[in-house]
Amino acid sequence: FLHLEKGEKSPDKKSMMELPPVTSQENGLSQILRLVLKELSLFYSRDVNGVSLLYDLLHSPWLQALLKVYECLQEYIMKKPIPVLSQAQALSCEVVELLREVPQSPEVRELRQVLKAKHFQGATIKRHEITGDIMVARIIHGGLADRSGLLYAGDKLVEVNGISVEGLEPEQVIHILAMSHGTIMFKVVPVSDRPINNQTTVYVRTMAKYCPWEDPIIPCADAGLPFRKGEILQIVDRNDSLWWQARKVSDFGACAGLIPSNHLLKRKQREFWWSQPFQPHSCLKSTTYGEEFAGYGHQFFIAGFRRSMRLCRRKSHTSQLPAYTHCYNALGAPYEEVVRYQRHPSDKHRLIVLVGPSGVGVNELRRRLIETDPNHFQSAVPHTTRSKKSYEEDGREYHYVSKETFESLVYGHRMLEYGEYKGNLYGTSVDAVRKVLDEGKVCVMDLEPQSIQVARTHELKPYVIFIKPSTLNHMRQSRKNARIITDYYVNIKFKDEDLQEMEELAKKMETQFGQFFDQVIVNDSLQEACAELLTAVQQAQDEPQWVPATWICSDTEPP
Ligand SMILES: Nc1ncnc2c1ncn2[C@@H]1O[C@H](COP(=O)(O)OP(=O)(O)OP(=O)(O)O)[C@@H](O)[C@H]1O
Repeated sequence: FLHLEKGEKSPDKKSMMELPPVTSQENGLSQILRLVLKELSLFYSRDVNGVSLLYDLLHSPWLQALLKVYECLQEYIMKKPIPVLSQAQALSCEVVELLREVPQSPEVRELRQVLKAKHFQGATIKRHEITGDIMVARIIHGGLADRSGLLYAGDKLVEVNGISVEGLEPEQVIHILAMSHGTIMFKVVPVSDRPINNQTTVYVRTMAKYCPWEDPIIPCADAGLPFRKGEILQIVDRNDSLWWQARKVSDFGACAGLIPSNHLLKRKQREFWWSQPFQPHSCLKSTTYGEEFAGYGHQFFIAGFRRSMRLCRRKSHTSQLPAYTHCYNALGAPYEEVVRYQRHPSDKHRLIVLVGPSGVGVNELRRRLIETDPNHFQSAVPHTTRSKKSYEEDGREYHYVSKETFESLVYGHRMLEYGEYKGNLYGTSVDAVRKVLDEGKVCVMDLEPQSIQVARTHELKPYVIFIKPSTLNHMRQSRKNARIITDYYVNIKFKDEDLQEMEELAKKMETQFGQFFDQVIVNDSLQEACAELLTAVQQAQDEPQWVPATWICSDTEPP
C-alpha cells in the first residue's frame, strides 16, 4: 500500500532479470480473462455443471484488480528508468473502484484509516522557513513510515501521487493525501545526514495531564499523545528539545505520539497548570470539638487511631510550615523518571499510605487490615504534646513530648504530618514509621494528600492507595448505619450533603494528587474493599512496581 520513491533512482537491474517476460496490455492476462469469461457465458445459460461457479470466481472483482495491478507493474518495468506516476495514480483509482463493492475485512479498513490519518503514515510535514520546501518534520516512532525505514525527518517532499507539492501549503498536501484512495506514492529527496537515534529510552510518570487538541502550539495535534496525571510513559525520542515522542506502557502496541518536553511543559505549567488551589475539607466546619477519643472502642488497642489526629488535620496550618514546602517544589517537575522496582525479601517493607476524603472509610479499612494480622501490619505511634492520662502508657498510645521537642522535630523535618487540636500538637514522625519497618513489619498509615510528598523518600518508598467513595446512590445504601466521626460524644449519621461533599473532595484529591496514587480502591462493599486492600498491599511488597528512579539510584538526573 505504501510506495516511496526516493529521488531519481532507477529500478534494480537484477530484480528486473528475475521477473517473468513482459506481457503487453493487449495480450495481457485481463484480455485472456475477458475471452474466457465470454466463452463461459455461453455455457452459463445452458446450466453446464460447475460453469456458474467458475464464472463467478473468474468474474470476481478482486481477481480482476489483481491482474490489473500485475499488468501495470509489468508496464512500469518496461518504461524504465522512472516509474510512471500518473499511471500509478490512475491504476490505484481503478483498483479502488473495482474493490469498492467488495465488503472489506477489518484489517483493510484499519489500513485505510492509517493511510488517511492526518499525520500521514506516521510522519508529520512542515514548510521549510527559508526555502519554502515541504519537508518531513518528524517520523512517528513505531508508525508506518518508521517501520518502512524509507522516510526520514528532513527529507524533502517533491510529489505526492504524481502531483508536485512545490509552492503548496502543508495543509494542501495533507488534503491531497486525505483525498487519495488506496496506494499513495511519495517522491522525496532524501536528507543528506540521516539522524541516528542513539538515545536510551526513559520511563516517566506524568505529573500533569495533557490534551494535544487543547494545545495551540503543538505542531500536529493529531500526532499528539494525550495523557492523564500519573500515567507511565516510555519516552522513545528526545531529539527535539521541545517535542518528545512517547508511548504509554499500558498500550505498548500503539505507535508513539508527541508530548511536550520537560522544558516546554514547565513553561506551560508556569502559564496555566495547577492554578486551582487545594480546597480543604469543610465537612466539620460547624462541629464543636469535644474531648479526644482514646481506644476507639475496640477489643485491642491499635496505635495511630487517634480521633484527635484526624480532627486536627482538618484544622491544621500545615501549609505554612517548612515541612510542606517540598510539595510545591515537586509539583514543578512535569515528568518524574521512574524505574521498575521489586522489593527484595530481605529489604524493609514499603510504607503503605492510605489517602481519602473524610468519612470514606480510610480508618475502617486500615483497622480491618491490621486486624487480619496484627503481628505483620502495624500503625506508627504518634507524638503529642498533651499530658498522659492515667490509663495510657508512653510509646503505646502516644509518645508524650514537650512542645519544644515537638517543634524541634517539625523544624528538623522529622514529622511526616502534624497539626494542632485544642491547643495540643499531634503528629507522626519518620522515626515512628521507621521503628515499625525496622521490626520487619508493614507500617500502614493514613495521610492527608498534601503530606504524600513528604513521605516519598528513598527510605520509606511509600505505596499510596487512594480510597475512593462509590456513587452517591450506592453510598446512601451502604452508609445507612455508618457514623461520621466528628466528636467524642456525638457520632452522627451521614447526611446527603456529607456524602456529596465526600464525592467532591475525592474528585479534587484525584485531580490534584492523582499522580501520586499507586492504586485506587473504591470503597463500596467493605468486605470487597478490604480484600482489594490486602491484595494491593501484598502486590506492593512482593511484585514489581514503578517507583521514582531517585529512590533506586540516587544520582539519576531528571529527563
Ligand atoms: N464500605 C462501607 N460500608 C459501610 N460503612 C462504611 C464503609 N466504609 C466505612 N464505613 C463506615 O463509615 C464511617 C466512617 O469511616 P471511617 O471512620 O473509616 O472514615 P475515615 O475515612 O477514616 O474518615 P475520618 O478520618 O473522617 O474518620 C464508619 O462508621 C465506618 O464504619
